[in-house]
Amino acid sequence: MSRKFVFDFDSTLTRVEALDVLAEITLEGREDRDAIIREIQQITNLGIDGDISFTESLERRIRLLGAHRKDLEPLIGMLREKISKSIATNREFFEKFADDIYVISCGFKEFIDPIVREYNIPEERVFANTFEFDEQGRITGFDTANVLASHNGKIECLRALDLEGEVQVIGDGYSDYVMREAGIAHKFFAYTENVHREKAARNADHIAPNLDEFLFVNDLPRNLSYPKNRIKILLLENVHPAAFKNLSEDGFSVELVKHSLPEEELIEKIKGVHVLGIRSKTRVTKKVLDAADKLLIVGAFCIGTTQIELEYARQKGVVVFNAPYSNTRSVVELAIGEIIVLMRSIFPRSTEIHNGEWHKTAANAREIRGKNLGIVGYGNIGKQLSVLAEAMGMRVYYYDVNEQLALGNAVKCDTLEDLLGVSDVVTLHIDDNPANRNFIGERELAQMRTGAYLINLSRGFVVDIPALVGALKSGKLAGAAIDVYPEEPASNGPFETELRNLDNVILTPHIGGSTEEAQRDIADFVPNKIMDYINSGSTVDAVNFPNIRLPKQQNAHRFLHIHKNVPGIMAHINKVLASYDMNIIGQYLSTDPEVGYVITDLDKEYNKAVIKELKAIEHTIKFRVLY
Ligand SMILES: NC(=O)c1ccc[n+]([C@@H]2O[C@H](COP(=O)([O-])OP(=O)(O)OC[C@H]3O[C@@H](n4cnc5c(N)ncnc54)[C@H](O)[C@@H]3O)[C@@H](O)[C@H]2O)c1
Ligand SMILES: O=C(O)CC[C@@H](O)C(=O)O
Repeated sequence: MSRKFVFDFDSTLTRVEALDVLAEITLEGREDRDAIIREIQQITNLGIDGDISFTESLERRIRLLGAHRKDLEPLIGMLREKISKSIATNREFFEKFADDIYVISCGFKEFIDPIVREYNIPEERVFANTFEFDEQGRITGFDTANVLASHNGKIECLRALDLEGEVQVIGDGYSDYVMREAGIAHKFFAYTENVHREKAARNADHIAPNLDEFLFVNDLPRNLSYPKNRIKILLLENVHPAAFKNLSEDGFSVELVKHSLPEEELIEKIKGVHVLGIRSKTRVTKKVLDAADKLLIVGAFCIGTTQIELEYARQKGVVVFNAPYSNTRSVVELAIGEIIVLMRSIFPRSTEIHNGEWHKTAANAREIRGKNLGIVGYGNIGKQLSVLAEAMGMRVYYYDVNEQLALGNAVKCDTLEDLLGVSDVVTLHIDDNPANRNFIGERELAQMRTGAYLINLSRGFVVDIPALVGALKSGKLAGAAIDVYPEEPASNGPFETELRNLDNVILTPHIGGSTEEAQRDIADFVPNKIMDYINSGSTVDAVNFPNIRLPKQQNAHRFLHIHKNVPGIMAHINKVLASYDMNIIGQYLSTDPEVGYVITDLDKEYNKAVIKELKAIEHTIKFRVLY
C-alpha cells in the first residue's frame, strides 16, 4: 500500500512555534515584551492542547503580535535556522518521497511555504492559514473562511484532500492527533524532538523522539542506521548530571540511578541496555555480562576497572572505557592535605576541642618541609604528587614496578624496602591489579620508620587492615589516612571498620576522586568515548579492546566486525565482501591475541544480504552497521 506523510510545521518541522518567534521580532524594544511573549506562549499551548478553540487562540495572538508584512522576511530567516535537527539531517527522505509529503498546519503559508520548499514540498501541498493585511501592510487578521482557522480544521482539510493509501500524521500537538481520531489518518506519530506534549503522546500510535525513529519504524531512507533514541544507556552510582545531559543531547535514551546495583538486580536491569555506566562500586560479573543481551560498552566513570570482568567482556565484544586522568589532581590534593593534617596531629587536636578540651601543644606536630615522602606507584597520581610535594619542600622518594622517569629531584628506590626505610610518610598510589592484595602487611609495616605515617588512596585490598591496626596501636606508626577499604558498601549508610576510634587516623569514604571538578571532567570524558564508539566505532583508550582511531565516515557505510582472532577470518570476511562485489573505500584492522576488530567502509549501495552472511561467519562475536 502506498503511504502519504502529513507533517505539522510548528515544533515539528521546526524547533519552534513560528508566532512566538514573530512576537520576539515585533515586540523588540518594548518594556512589556517578556510579559506579552509569555501570554502568547500560554495562548499557543492552550490552543495546541485543545483547551481553547483554535480560532480564539489565533485571534488573540494576532492581536497581541501587532505584526507587519516587513516582519515576515526576518521571521523566515530565523525559521531557516531553526529546522528540527533530525529533519535537517534526513533530506534524502524528503527527496525520495517528495510526492507523498504534505504539510497541514494551523500556521501561515506566508512563512511555511518558503521554508518547506527547500525540503521539496511545493506550496500546493502545503495547507495552512493566510494573513490579512491592511493598506499599510499591518497584519490585521487571517482568512476566516479557511478551514484551518477553525477548531479541528485539520480534520476537514485532510478529509477534503481524500488521500489514497495509508495516511500517517507526524506532529507534536493534539490538533494533529485528532485527524487519526476522526478516522481520516491511519496512524499518528507524536513528534517529541522539540516538545513533549502529554496529550499528544498519550494518544499516539507511536512516539517519535525524532525523524530517525519515524523513518526507522517505517523502513524509509534515513541518515542513521539505528535511531539513537533506541540506544539505552543506564548510568549507575550517581555519576555527574552532565553525563546525562551530554548523552541525552546526543539523542540517546538515558536512565540515571543514584546507587550501585547488586548482581541479581543488575542481571535484571541490564537486559536491553546498550551502554552501562558505573563507578567503583558496581561489579560487572560474568553473570551480568551473560545477561546483557545488547551490551556494547561499559563506561567506568573512574580510573579503576577491576570491578569489571575485563577479559570476559572482551570475549563478548563489550568494550570498556574509563577516565584515567580526570580525578587524579583531586587525589593528589587530598594526599597533600592529609600529609599536613597527619604531621600536625590536627585530628587529635580537633577532636579534643569537640570534646570540650583545650590542649595547646607542639608535641607530635611537625612541618612537612624537609621531610621524606615515599610514593609507591609512580603513575599518573604518584607523579603529580611528586611535583607538588617537592614544591612544598618535601624530599621525594618513589618506588614503582615499572621503569618510571624521576620528575624534579625525586629519588628512585630500587626496592620497596628501601623506600619504606627512608620515608617519614608513605603514600600508596599503585593500581588496582589484584596481585597487589595485602601489598602492605606486617612485614612491610615493620620495615617503615617508627613514627612514620601511611596514606592509602589507592585500593582497600592493598593494605592488610588488621596489621595496620596493630602498627597504629603499638605506636610503630604515628598515624594513617585511609580512603579505601577491602569491603565498601554499595550505597551510603552504616559502615564498620577496625580502624574506627584510633588516634590520628583519618578515615574517608572513598572520596579521593570525589570533587565537583573531577566528576564534571569525567562526565565529559567517558561520554565522549562512548559516543565515539557508538557513532564511529573508534576504540581509542579502550582498556580491554584493540585500540583503533578511525577516520570520519565520508558518505560511506561502515561495517564493524568483532571476531575471535583465529587464522583465516579476515580472508573469510573479504571473500564475502568480494562475492557481493562490494566497493571497499577503506579497511582498518586491530587485533590482540584473542580478539580482532575489523572496520570496513563501503560504497553506499549494496545488497543487504551481505550483512546476514557476515554475521554468520564462524567466530563472529558482534557485528554492527553504521551510517
Ligand atoms: N581514592 C580514590 O578515590 C581514587 C581516585 C583515583 C584513583 N584511585 C586509585 O589510585 C591508584 C593509582 O591511580 P593512577 O591513576 O595513578 O594509576 P596508574 O596506573 O597511572 O599508576 C599506577 C602505578 O603503580 C605502579 N604499580 C602497580 N603495582 C605496583 C606495585 N606492586 N609496586 C610498585 N608499583 C606498582 C604501576 O606500574 C603504575 O606506574 C589506582 O588504584 C586507582 O584506582 C583512587
Ligand atoms: O569515584 C569512584 O567511585 C572511584 C574513584 C577511584 O577509586 C577511581 O578508580 O577512579
